[in-house]
Amino acid sequence: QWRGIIEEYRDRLPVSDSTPVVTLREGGTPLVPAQVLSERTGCEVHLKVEGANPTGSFKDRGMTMAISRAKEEGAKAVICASTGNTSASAAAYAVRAGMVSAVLVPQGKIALGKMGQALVHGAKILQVDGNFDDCLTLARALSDNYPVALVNSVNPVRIEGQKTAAFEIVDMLGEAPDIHVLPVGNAGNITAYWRGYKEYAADGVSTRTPRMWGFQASGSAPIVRGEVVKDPSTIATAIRIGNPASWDFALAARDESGGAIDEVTDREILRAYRLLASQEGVFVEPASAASVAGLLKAAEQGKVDPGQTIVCTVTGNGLKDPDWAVAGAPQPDTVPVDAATAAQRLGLA
Ligand SMILES: Cc1ncc(COP(=O)(O)O)c(/C=C/C(=O)C(=O)O)c1O
Repeated sequence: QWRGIIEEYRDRLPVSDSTPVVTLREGGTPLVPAQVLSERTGCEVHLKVEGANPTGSFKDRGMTMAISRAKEEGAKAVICASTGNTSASAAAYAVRAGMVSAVLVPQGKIALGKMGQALVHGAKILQVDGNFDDCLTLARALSDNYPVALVNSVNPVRIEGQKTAAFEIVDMLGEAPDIHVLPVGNAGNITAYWRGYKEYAADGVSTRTPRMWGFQASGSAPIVRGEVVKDPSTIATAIRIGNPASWDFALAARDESGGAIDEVTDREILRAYRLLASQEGVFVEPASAASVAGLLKAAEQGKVDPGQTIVCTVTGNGLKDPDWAVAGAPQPDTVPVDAATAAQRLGLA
């Protein structure tokens, strides 16, 4: 039985025997061979399906760490700014810890599933008249001046928890991949993966580290532009972030790994989103598809040499944002309770 990432990687995490372990048995997520992407690229492509975590995104890896440590430090309340998945995760783990959670979300820019999660777990939700970056500024001000622990990825224990995804990939493949691809928003996750891969290589568990390829949405690509994006805009609301908190760490991951941080358009994201669901059988939320969109773009640019091992992290479950699944599909048929009619409509007759 998978015990959750703190117990599974205890000796590589900042916990002690006196740290209470607040867990929903996160981690241990599927590494799914991507048949269509492997054929298209001539590589061995795997998908790290983080939507299989307890609250449906990779955020649970960091949240089990942040909430456990907050409980150890006697916190009674936690706060976070979020585009949705961090708040969903914080709300669920706060319930496990018997804590109150407060979440600040950008008004009108949070996917329905994520809002539902925060509400049903009983979080106090404030919609902020601003974007995610404004929410983070406000959350930091509140945690600096009031007795509430900040659990955003500016909290280093979040990064520590999230690095375990890299450990799982090496443990499962027996080696680090040649390339690791993932979406980049606040840039905590690219920072975490790079830290995990470096740690395993330093300890000889793997013989190499991958090149880190991060992808931002074109309308929200501050790291690609080299400047803050004041009004980020993308349908991938999870990565609609104009001033990443871990900007410098993301640059370090890119440069130290010999990787790249590039952009993909909303159109490219939706194309990858639909390919994943209709050809690989993996349903992810739009922002998660930015990694696969980036891999396809790099392959079209001739940047992908065949024969490599490539892992794409798909960060969140498609159920978080079902509107996009419905938007792209034809209206479903309605038939009478009559087999002949149904067979004819299904093209069986
Ligand atoms: C599905 C999904 N995919 C990718 C990202 C980007 O990861 P980072 O680059 O580590 O920020 C997020 C981030 C979400 C939040 O930042 C939040 O929930 O506040 C996400 O939910």
